Amino acid sequence: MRTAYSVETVRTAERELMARLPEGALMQRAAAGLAAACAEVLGRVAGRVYGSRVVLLVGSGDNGGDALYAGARLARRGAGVTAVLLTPERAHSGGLGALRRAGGSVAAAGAGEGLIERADLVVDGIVGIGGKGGLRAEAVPLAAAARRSRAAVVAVDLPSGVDADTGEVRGEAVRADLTVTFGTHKPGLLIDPAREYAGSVRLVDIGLSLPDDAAELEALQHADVARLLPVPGVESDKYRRGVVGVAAGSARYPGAAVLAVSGALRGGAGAVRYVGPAGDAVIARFPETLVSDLGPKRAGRVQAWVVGPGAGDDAATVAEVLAAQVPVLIDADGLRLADAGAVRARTAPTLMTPHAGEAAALLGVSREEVEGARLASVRELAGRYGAAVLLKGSTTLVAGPGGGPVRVNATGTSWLATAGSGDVLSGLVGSLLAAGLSVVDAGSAGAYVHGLAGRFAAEGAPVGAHDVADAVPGAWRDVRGVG
Ligand SMILES: NC(=O)C1=CN([C@@H]2O[C@H](COP(=O)(O)OP(=O)(O)OC[C@H]3O[C@@H](n4cnc5c(N)ncnc54)[C@H](OP(=O)(O)O)[C@@H]3O)[C@@H](O)[C@H]2O)[C@@H](O)CC1
Ligand SMILES: Nc1ncnc2c1ncn2[C@@H]1O[C@H](COP(=O)(O)OP(=O)(O)O)[C@@H](O)[C@H]1O
Ligand SMILES: [K+]
Repeated sequence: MRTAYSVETVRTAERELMARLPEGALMQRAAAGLAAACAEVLGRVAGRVYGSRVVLLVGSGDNGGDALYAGARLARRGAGVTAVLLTPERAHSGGLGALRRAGGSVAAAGAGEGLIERADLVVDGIVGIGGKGGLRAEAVPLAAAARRSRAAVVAVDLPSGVDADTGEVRGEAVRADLTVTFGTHKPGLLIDPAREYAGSVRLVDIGLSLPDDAAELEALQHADVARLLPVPGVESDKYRRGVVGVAAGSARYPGAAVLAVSGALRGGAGAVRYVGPAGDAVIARFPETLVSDLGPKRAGRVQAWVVGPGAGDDAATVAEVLAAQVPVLIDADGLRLADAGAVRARTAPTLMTPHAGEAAALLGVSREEVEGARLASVRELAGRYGAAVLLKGSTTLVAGPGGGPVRVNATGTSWLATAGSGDVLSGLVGSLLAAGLSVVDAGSAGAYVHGLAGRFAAEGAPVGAHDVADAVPGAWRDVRGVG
């Protein structure tokens, strides 16, 4: 499991560790890791460290100190290192001394942009976890020059200008190719839009110990998902594996039913029961489906329901499903049709799976506001509805009903932005619920497998949602390390 911690928790752990270490030891650990990463990058972009051109962008805090000490290490290896100081009178004095002693130099005011244009590597030490708001005016032209330049950009701890705790980007921020972060991931490195500014992320261990129960974010990895995915045992039968009910589709959108069932059949439940007006289309494509036209209440036993994909205006079916005493996943039209009071009153678990537009409608804000503040939005929705919420998109977030760490998934690909791929996800996750996973586990493991299936299906080319469903077994095998 990869975890991310808030700035406040990092600061507390940092204080405890610093009290036990000689002064400056933590910064030296950070700088050593940073310099090693920079040397690797220089090896790729300039062929070697010796003789390469490195520009340090140095702010007034310890983030700039890290950059200066790392610059000193690179200068000792023969790189030409120049520091551009944003507030010269407040630059880290120890770091500045080390850089000078190693043969590095400080640029004259105003020379920064020209230096960046000719650099092989720009090290962004403008601001780290002490930052508030977007970049300040004096740093904006430097960030813009770094973006224009052919130089590689390595961010120190965080790309300057992004919010460490939320992943929000207000105003300008540095765009990095690589971010070298210290002690732990910060939430902003894992959530868009900030994640996109970070490039690839390397974690440097500086000895911080962080409490397991205080993580803000958790990102499942292959091994975590492998442990969660249900696997039938010798004693299993289709009912013990769980039956998932899918109440989806309408005369206008029969395809949504077919796609939700396609996901459900690949999600680990032993059987899929379908109720709704698209039974013929479902059976034609998936003859193994148990089709009923009696409505959810009389369709037979299920261990979890999926309701809403392509449901049109069928509010009665949504209400009937919400009255069931089993886990319910509400997606698409179901989110609009569900009575908020009925959702809150449920005693069995509920998982809502909006995309940003649907989340915005539920919250009464714009889509852009949700996309800009994904973490706050998913938490707000989970709190309002007393339900788990899976917010879809480039980084999918899953918040539980009672707070706790939010799960983040980044296995997806933008090729998944294709009509119906969300229907496949709802069926897949519903099936995991029927197999007995909790709402947060089902949502996050389902998003992980679905994202991977999207990658496998697309391999760099456009795909339809049915291709994603077809790729789910391959993703599942990949996660379990079989086949
Ligand atoms: N945690 C750890 O374990 C370790 C942490 N380490 C390192 O320390 C870093 C944290 O250092 P930090 O606390 O000195 O804060 P930092 O990020 O340099 O920024 C503060 C300065 O920036 C300024 N400023 C603020 N907002 C701004 C903006 N939007 N745009 C521009 N400037 C802005 C602000 O100015 P002021 O508001 O005071 O005028 C203030 O002077 C951390 O990220 C990591 O790199 C490692 O060395 C070792 C282990
Ligand atoms: N840019 C993106 N990067 C990664 N995944 C994405 C991106 N855009 C959408 N997705 C994923 O594709 C799926 C789309 O779901 P949704 O918006 O509900 O589509 P539909 O309603 O057409 O089925 C979700 O799983 C979402 O997380
Ligand atoms: K930075």
